[in-house]
Amino acid sequence: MDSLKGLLDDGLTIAGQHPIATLAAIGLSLKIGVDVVQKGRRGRLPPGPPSLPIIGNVLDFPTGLEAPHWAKHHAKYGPISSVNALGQTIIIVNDAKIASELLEKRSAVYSDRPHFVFGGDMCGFDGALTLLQTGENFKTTRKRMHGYIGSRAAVARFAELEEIETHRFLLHVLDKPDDFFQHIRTTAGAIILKISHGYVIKRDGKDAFVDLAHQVLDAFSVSLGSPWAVDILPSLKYLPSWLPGMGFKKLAHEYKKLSDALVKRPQAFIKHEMATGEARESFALTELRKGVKDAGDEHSLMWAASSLYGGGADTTVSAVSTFFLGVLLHPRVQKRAQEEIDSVIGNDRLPLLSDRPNLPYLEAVTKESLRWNSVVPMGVAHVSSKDDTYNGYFLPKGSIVMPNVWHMCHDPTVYHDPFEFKPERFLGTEGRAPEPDPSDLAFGFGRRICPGKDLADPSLFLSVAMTLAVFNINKAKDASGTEIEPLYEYTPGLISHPKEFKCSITPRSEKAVALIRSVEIEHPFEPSDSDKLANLSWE
Ligand code: HEM
Repeated sequence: MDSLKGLLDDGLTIAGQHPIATLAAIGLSLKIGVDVVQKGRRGRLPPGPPSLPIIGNVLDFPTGLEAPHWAKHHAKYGPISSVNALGQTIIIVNDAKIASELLEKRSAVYSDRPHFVFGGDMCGFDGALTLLQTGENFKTTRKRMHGYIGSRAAVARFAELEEIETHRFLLHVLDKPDDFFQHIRTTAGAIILKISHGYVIKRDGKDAFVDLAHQVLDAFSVSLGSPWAVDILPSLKYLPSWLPGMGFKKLAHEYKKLSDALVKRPQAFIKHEMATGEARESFALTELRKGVKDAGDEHSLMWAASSLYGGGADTTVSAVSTFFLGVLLHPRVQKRAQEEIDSVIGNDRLPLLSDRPNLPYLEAVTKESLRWNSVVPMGVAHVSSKDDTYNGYFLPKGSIVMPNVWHMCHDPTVYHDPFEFKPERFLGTEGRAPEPDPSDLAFGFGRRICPGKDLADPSLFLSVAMTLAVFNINKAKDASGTEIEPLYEYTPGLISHPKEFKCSITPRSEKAVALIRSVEIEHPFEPSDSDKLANLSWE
């Protein structure tokens, strides 16, 4: 693992740009030595590779894709294994049943998160729900989100917003097909910012909040993607900045400005909108109207709203991109899906969410897009808050538990031909029973399960159904007319994306073009809120 090696080599600053998802999200809150010393006394840890004194298994960590690396433990050590990094026990779970036993059935024990000195305390990301440790703030934040987006009934009121924004996505693709990755991101941003803060993004040129969120996600990934020396020796943060090796303090200062902006700029926006009577319905507005106890409570609430944006901005984007790659590489899937649309919906209108029960093959394509590549391949690390035992193994308090969702979704004993994009697997054909719904794994587990699940799932379905209703997706051709073979490669890190690939996206017919363009008349773009931000003071 590059950055931990870097840590050992050069001490104080580890510009760990390499987002090691294994530690990522996860991030290690390292405690030197303790578990290694105590393991013998307290019981047998799950099996794993032999470890070196002090550094443990640091040298066994992957430098590339994390999930396939940890999946090898399944064959070598069984479905639950363990490693340690500088004394921190890390449990790797390569089996869906065990993940459910520990992270769901025993979620009272396995729902905490690691503590990050650099990314959390110093850079200010400790307010993000993904990093919140269990306690009152965590409970209140989850409860607030649950009330607003935590069930199918609650999110039903966003169906129209998701349908309109996905229709607008088609328009963007029609006008600039080569920029489809960008359009996927814009669409996710438009939906989530409207829901979280009632904010309308700018379509022509850069939007201030979308841009800010990208900068923040980068900073988040650098500050949490790999451990920093100060995570191991927290007292380093008290040394004066002028000492050599204190560069991390300057970086933390810059990132703190970004994390502040992520929370305070939208807060200033919504306060302004409330004062002028223009505030749109949103999560932040609804919760502010219910009343906050004090400034601290308001700050937590604004973090909750920004966590929605942070959690929703990149994840759905990955799943929709995987769908494009899946059908590009499997033309027969595209053909069969289009036949279903043509026979059930016809070509006078676009499929809507209400059509979902009548479109079983498209439903299966949606599931397969979540399974074929896992958006969050190693899940987000859970931390245990008590000593525990499982199947004769001792799992010490403070263990980091990493569910290898990617492996569970490619387990050949559960999913036949797991590397094929085969939606039929969910329909129970060829004499087989339908295979399990991957959303039970893809959105995480127990008390930490993704709070945006019920928003993301219909969004993905609409992207699948509306895109295939009006477009053909084919391999792009180079200047000599030869087809360009798309890459089937994914990025490492907490959130895994297909590496950008080219494809040719063309409307299926003139009628399809008219259908796409109808959104310009039926739902013309609203004026953006972006320009209002320039005059708002927030610092
Ligand atoms: C395809 C889309 C998505 C996938 C695959 C996904 C997956 C996940 C996963 C695996 C986790 C970690 C769960 C755990 O720790 O066990 C998570 C957490 C989270 N997700 Fe999502 N997510 C998606 C979309 C969204 C959306 C649209 C939102 C916002 C509306 C969102 C907001 C969050 C937040 C705030 C957390 C942190 C929860 C906590 O730590 O308690 N996600 N997501």
